[in-house]
Amino acid sequence: MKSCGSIEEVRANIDRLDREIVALLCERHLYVNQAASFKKDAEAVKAPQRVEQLINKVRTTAAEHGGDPDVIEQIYRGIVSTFIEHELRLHRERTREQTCNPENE
Ligand SMILES: C=C(O[C@@H]1C=C(C(=O)O)C=C[C@H]1O)C(=O)O
Repeated sequence: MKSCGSIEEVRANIDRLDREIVALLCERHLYVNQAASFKKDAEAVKAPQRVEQLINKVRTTAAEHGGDPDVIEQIYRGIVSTFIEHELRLHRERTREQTCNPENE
């Protein structure tokens, strides 16, 4: 990280990083969607053990980068709970499609 001489320079760097972060979040979302197709029920989607494992990993990664593990944990809890909410909605829609489709009878 370089030291900036103006707010414009700071914002240009934040904007540059946001483009990378959003691209990575979009790629992450595609994998989360794939995970959903391997899950049978809402409990599997919530996967609390996996979430805690993942939080521990990102806390360690934050510390390795000289970051604040508490801040990164808070950000990640938001990301993961948003994805879980989205996945649960997809799961409910899929279950509804299966139970309402006469071809499944
Ligand atoms: C990707 C998995 O589960 C998903 C992981 C999520 C995440 O990391 O954002 C969100 C929803 C979970 O259902 C998994 O169990 O490996």
